[in-house]
Amino acid sequence: MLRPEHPVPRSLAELVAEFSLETRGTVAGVEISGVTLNSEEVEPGDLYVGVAGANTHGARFASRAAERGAVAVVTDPAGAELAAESGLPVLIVDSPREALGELSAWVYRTREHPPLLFGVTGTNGKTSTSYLLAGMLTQLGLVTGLSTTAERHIGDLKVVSRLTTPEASEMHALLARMRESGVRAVALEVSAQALSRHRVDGIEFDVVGFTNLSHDHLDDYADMEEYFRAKLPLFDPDRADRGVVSLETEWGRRVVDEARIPVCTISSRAEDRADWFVEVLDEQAAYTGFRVTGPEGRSLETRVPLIGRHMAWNAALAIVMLVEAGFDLDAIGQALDAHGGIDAYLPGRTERVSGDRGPSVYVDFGHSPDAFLNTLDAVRRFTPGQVIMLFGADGDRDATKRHDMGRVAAEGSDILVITDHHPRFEDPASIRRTLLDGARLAEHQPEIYEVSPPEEAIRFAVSLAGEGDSILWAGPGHQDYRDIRGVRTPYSARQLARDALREAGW
Ligand SMILES: CC(=O)N[C@H]1[C@@H](OP(=O)(O)OP(=O)(O)OC[C@H]2O[C@@H](n3ccc(=O)[nH]c3=O)[C@H](O)[C@@H]2O)O[C@H](CO)[C@@H](O)[C@@H]1O[C@H](C)C(=O)N[C@@H](C)C(=O)N[C@H](CCC(=O)O)C(=O)O
Ligand SMILES: Nc1ncnc2c1ncn2[C@@H]1O[C@H](COP(=O)(O)OP(=O)(O)OP(=O)(O)O)[C@@H](O)[C@H]1O
Repeated sequence: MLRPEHPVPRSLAELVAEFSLETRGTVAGVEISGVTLNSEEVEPGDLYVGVAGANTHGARFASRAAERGAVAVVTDPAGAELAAESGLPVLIVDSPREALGELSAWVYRTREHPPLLFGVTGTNGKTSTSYLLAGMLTQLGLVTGLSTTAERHIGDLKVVSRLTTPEASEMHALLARMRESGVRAVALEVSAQALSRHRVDGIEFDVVGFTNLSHDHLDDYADMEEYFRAKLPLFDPDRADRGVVSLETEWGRRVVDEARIPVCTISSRAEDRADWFVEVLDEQAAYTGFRVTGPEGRSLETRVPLIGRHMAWNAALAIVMLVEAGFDLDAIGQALDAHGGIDAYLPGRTERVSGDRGPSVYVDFGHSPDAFLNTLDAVRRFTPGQVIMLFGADGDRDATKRHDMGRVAAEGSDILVITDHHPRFEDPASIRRTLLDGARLAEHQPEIYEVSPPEEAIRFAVSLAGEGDSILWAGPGHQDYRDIRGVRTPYSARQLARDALREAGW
């Protein structure tokens, strides 16, 4: 976990007064320098927050937190009983998870001189839009910070992420560390789960963006309406000043109708009459050229170094977010022109891992039907030969999208190779069977194979491919492990694909 290197301790008694907390034990004279809700991440001087989780109550680990140097515990009334034996002072709140954001903001002083804060939400494109924002902010000369599913960046320092949006304590520690490093602008990816679980509490965004909404996460939310409602609070005045909403999916209109902050819109369809219009001008294997035109005909033409119209939409959304934050459109254009377009590297987002000879192989993080639709369309444009799609599905995650994943994959490919992804605690054969059943529902029937494990499947896919063909391996993206029965086995799809190509003589 990234934290400030030089925290300025704060008084526990002051915290108790600030938040009017009920206390047990002595708080006088105690100083706190950090906050965490994971006993294994406690550092000396930390406030340990014991939350009731789905598996256990964090307060059970208060003694362990004390051993590691925690100086006080925040928990709920039930947790207070459990934490008593730690001997630490205990501060009681009704819901520690709900209190975590504000407590962390106070301890890490993240409301004092905050950077320019951008938040991106939506089903697909959060990571991409956040990277593109961070890339452009850097091109505009600002030291930037980034927090996404793939990586977190503080200027040039990069670390791999675990959750899309970290817990609030980790988020505020990250923001404090960014401030130490002179970061002036930050792009944060905000998942629906993050909003539901209070992970971005205590953060006030300058500009938030909405990419799209489509079928995903229906293991966490009862239906699409509930999933939509989980995203909406980002468009409340206590969380953000202004918003930019893409009308890529019809849910965008709903965000506009229900947002409680000023929002402007962007669309690639002229008939939407959005405030901003994005046109794809030029699709090449190395980039997508586009123009974004706004009020009073002001426009900017540039390139994003990725394939796919959806990447132009993400980039245009990011540009409008910059304009809403106060950057001049012409100044953005000049900064981008100096580098021949947007300068950003997105790990595992339709990333081409093949060389100049042989089939093209793209590794992608797409794991929803809509993501498949867009990436398959992009890959098809650059494939004179056959499109081979290799994919699996997450175990212990939304199983209701599997049929559609199989169907969309079959519709868009010439050859389908169904394999495993993270089975977690599910039977991988049964996940493959559901994907296969979905694929069989497609109107267009490609050749379909089922190959397990993925190490074999990529070799098999490469053995079917020749010059002019493309392989789209969807699912693993940037990830460096596979979760098999709770164990994270090291695994890199990008490396496996490169190895398979080499073995095949490409
Ligand atoms: C469903 C969910 O979000 N669970 C998160 C939640 O777990 P939980 O409430 O079940 O916690 P628990 O296991 O009961 O433990 C209770 C408390 O005891 C603490 N504990 C537990 C054991 C111990 O030894 N020491 C200790 O301190 C835990 O840190 C926790 O604070 O709190 C944990 C601690 O922070 C998270 O790690 C865990 O995320 C899990 C790993 C997860 O997979 N979350 C996914 C669903 C998620 O959040 N995904 C979204 C969306 C991704 C996307 O955009 O596609 C994301 O933002 O990543
Ligand atoms: N605007 C978009 N519309 C539809 N699909 C997209 C869009 N942008 C990206 N995708 C697809 O979704 C996949 C995931 O993209 P990205 O990582 O940017 O999204 P995300 O919202 O961060 O996903 P996650 O929530 O899983 O982290 C991409 O690899 C691509 O296949």
